[in-house]
Amino acid sequence: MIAAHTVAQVRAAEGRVMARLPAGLLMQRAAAAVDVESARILREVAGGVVGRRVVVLAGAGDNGGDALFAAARTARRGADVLVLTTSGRVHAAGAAAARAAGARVRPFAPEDTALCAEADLLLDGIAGIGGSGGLREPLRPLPAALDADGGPVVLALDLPSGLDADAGRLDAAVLPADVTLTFGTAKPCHLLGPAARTCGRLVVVDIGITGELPAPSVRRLEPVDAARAWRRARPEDDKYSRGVVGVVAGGADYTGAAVLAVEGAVRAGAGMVRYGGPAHPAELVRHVRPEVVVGPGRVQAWVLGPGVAPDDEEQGARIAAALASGEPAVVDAGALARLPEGLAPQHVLTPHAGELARLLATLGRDVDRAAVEADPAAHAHDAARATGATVLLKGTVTTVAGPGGDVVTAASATPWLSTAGAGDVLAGILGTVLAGHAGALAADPTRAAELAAVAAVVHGRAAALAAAGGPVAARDVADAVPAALTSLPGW
Ligand SMILES: NC(=O)C1=CN([C@@H]2O[C@H](COP(=O)(O)OP(=O)(O)OC[C@H]3O[C@@H](n4cnc5c(N)ncnc54)[C@H](OP(=O)(O)O)[C@@H]3O)[C@@H](O)[C@H]2O)[C@H](O)CC1
Ligand SMILES: [K+]
Repeated sequence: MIAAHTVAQVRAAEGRVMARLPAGLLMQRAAAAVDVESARILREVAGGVVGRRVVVLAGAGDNGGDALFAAARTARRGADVLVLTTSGRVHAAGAAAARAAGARVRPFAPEDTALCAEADLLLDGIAGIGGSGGLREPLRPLPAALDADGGPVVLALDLPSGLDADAGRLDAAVLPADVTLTFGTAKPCHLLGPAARTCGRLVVVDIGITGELPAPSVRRLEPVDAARAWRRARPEDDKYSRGVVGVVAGGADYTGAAVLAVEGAVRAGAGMVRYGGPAHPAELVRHVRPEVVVGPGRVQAWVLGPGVAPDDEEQGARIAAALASGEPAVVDAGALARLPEGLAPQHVLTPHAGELARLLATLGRDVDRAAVEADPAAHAHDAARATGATVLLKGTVTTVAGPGGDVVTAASATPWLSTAGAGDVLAGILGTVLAGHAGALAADPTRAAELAAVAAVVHGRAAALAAAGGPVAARDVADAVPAALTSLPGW
């Protein structure tokens, strides 16, 4: 798991640690890590450090201070270091150290854009957690100038300048990084879409504040976490203790969604799957999966809504009864259009951006799909708070928001996964995960957020296996779930 903390959480932790340590020590730890990574990158892309061209952009605050002390260390290794200050204000001790080590230090001028583009390595120390409002002039044209092939490796200090550390929004000019070294803990911008896309490879540097940090605001679940959380079959298990998943999906018009949701649940290892729906597609489901039981009975978690038409009263009644039972449920597609009052965290809504925009509109918000895509976490959160349910928003980064404020993300393994039916398979996998953890969810329904992200990680991994770098069909994703599970590190 990668944990991210807000600026306020970081500053509070940093304050407590700094009070016990000599002044400037945390900055030296940050600068040392930047120097080590810089040297590694220079060896990799330029074959060495001595004489290699390093341009350092140093802003007004301590992010600039980190950059200046790193510049001093890298200059002492023999690199050709030019520091361009991007504000009238500069960290005085850092600038003195850089000069003493042989780096040139002068203000950035618009024509320096070309020098930046020709460097082997560009350090971005313009702004960190104190930054706001995007890149300022005269730096705004810089990202476009660096975009060409053969430009420098961009190493962001703490975060790509221009991002708001606490948010996933990307609505202002940002200097995208190839590598981001972040200090103490990740920040929400590193994990939340679309901002996360500008961070490149993320490295969290331990500067000694971890012990003072509270529970993270945002977490990214990794494959190893999914392995740990997945409920394994035990020798004493029977099909009921493994978890029974009730699937209410499909209808006369959308038979495939029923099959795919059932496939997802079966392949993820449900003890038993019960299907609720009309005779057609029930026969089809039974034909594809003879192990499925058709008709009512006890279940531990529901999958509700894939392929259910808005005017399907028969399926609508099944969905309403399932939600009223209070059992954990995946609320997808057709079920999202008929949400009752009184949802709770064990109800996991699984919209894509367009569905979430429609849902928020019914709650009186003035949002469209583009607004949701521009800030997925904020909108998922808004919907979770307003409905009381957990919200899993599908996208390149899957964002899960609990009504209590926790956010868990899962990075998608392949963009090929945005294909028809893939969401039905995810709903089925998640149903099995919820059913397998029904006991834990009864004790603490807020666990649903993490479990939803577990399902997203496995779904993404199954897609990557099935696709093998190319296109993938939804049914193949379901078929690849067992292999995806056994391939998880730590399985
Ligand atoms: N957290 C830790 O434990 C440690 C953090 N370190 C580093 O310190 C920065 C945070 O430093 P801080 O001085 O608080 O803030 P910044 O450097 O991020 O920003 C300072 C000033 O920069 C100006 N600013 C704001 N936004 C922008 C922008 N978009 N473009 C350019 N400049 C911007 C603003 O000043 P103005 O007077 O110009 O308005 C800010 O006040 C943290 O990120 C780490 O890198 C420590 O070194 C290690 C411990
Ligand atoms: K930065």
